[in-house]
Amino acid sequence: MTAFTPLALPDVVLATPKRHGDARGYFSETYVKPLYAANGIAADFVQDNESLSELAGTVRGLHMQAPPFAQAKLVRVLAGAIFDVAVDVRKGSPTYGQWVGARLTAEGGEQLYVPHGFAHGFCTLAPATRVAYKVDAVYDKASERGIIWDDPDLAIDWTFGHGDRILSDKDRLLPRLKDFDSPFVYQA
Ligand SMILES: Cc1cn([C@H]2C[C@H](O)[C@@H](COP(=O)(O)OP(=O)(O)O[C@H]3O[C@@H](C)C(=O)[C@@H](O)[C@H]3O)O2)c(=O)[nH]c1=O
Repeated sequence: MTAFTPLALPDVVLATPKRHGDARGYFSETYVKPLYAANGIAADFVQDNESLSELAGTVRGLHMQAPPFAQAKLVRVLAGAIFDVAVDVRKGSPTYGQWVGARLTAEGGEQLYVPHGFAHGFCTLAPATRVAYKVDAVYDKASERGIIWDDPDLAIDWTFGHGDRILSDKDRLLPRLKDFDSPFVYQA
């Protein structure tokens, strides 16, 4: 059975599927719609994504898509490890601007659920890290939004040393939260 752990920000969930080990290796159910829906992960996933980051210390994020292409994400690691982060960017939310992070590893099979209204990003903790995630809306370039990964107002503890990070040119130019007009509004 998968273990579901609510994290410090409401609606962000850590899921850890059981692995049935035997002499060959293991078998694991990595997503079961009714089970996940009953445990706070009720998204209707429509696209699967995968990325490879060659170097440890690669940061991707903080990303989101604006409505009507807002994406909830279920993130896991196929090789290597990441520190995965979700930031609440829902205007009027009691936890607006707060972040939560979890270490996701290929070894442990942990998954992070990032709901609508949260920016998402990760830092790789090992070389050749492959990340896979399900999303509940298709990619729409015009809807892409982002916040700079090292915004001092967010003060995310990325956990991976203090050296230089590898980022895309696009991600280097993202705005700070204070200059970001969030397309999301909190609904209690
Ligand atoms: C996200 C995405 C990108 N692309 C293309 C656009 C571009 O040419 C290339 C690389 O895109 P990016 O630089 O945006 O890739 P990346 O920086 O890995 O973007 C991802 O970051 C993580 C943190 C997320 O949360 C994802 O939703 C996504 O935003 O892939 C697609 O074709 N479909 C997609 O769904």
